[in-house]
Amino acid sequence: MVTSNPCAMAGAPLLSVEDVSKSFTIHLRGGVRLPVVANVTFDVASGECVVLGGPSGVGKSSILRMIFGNYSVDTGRILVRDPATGDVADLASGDPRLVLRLRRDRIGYVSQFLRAIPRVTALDVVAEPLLARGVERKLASDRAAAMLERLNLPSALFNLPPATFSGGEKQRVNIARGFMIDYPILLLDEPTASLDETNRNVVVGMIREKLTAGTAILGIFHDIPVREAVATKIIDVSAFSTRRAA
Ligand SMILES: Nc1ncnc2c1ncn2[C@@H]1O[C@H](COP(=O)(O)OP(=O)(O)OP(=O)(O)O)[C@@H](O)[C@H]1O
Repeated sequence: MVTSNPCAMAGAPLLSVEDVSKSFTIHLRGGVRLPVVANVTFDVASGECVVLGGPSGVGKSSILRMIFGNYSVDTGRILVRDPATGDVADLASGDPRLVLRLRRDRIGYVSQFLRAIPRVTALDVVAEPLLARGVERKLASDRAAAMLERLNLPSALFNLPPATFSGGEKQRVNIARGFMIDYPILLLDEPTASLDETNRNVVVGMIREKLTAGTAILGIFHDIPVREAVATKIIDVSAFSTRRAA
C-alpha cells in the first residue's frame, strides 16, 4: 500500500466484483473444461488503484476481460455504479446492449496490445474516442497530438498507421487512446510492459492524474516500480485460483 499517492480519498465503490467464477471450455479438445477462478470478490472505489497480482496464468487478465465484457462470467455479479446517480448495473448479466452502453459511458480498457486498423493513422486512432462523442475534428486531433507528444511519440509517426511501429510505440498509441476519455472506471492490462523508464514515468504521472480526478482504476502491473508508485491495494489472484485448490 502506498500512502503518499492520491488514492487516499477513496469513497463508495464504483466497481464491485461479487463471487465471480470462470472456467473455459475447449471445444477443439472434446469440450474439456478448464476452471480458472472462483469466488472472486473485491471492490474498487473512486480514486483507488487496485492491482491484480499473482503468478503467470493465475487468471489476472481473464478477470479484467470479464469486467470489460470480453469474457462471459459463469457465476457471480459485476456491479458498475453510476457516479452521478448511484444506479447500479450488473455487467455479468450478459446483456450485450448493457455491455456496449457501459463501455461507452463508464469503463475504459487499455489492453496489452494495440489492435491496429489498416490505413488508420496513429492520430486518428487516438482521436477516435473523442470523435465518437461528437468532439469537433480539429479539437480532437489537437488533443490527440498533445497526448502523443506527452508520451514522446515522434511527430513524424503521427500521420502513419501504427501497424509497423515498434512494440513500445504501439503501446504508447494504445495508452494515449485509452486515456483520452475520463471514464469513471479504467482497466489497465500491463500498460507499461514495453516502455522505457522515461515513458513509464510519464504513464505513472497520467495514472496519478486520473486517480486525483476520482477514476477507479483496476490494473495489472508486472513492473514493480510502477506498481509501487500507483497501487493502493494489491489483490493476490492466487486466493481465487481453482487450480491451486484442486
Ligand atoms: N480464451 C481462452 N480460452 C482458453 N483458456 C484461456 C483463455 N483465456 C485464458 N485462458 C487460460 O486461463 C488461464 C488464466 O489466463 P490469464 O491470461 O487470465 O492469466 P494471467 O494471470 O493474466 O497470466 P499472465 O500473467 O501470464 O498474463 C490460463 O491458463 C490461460 O491459458
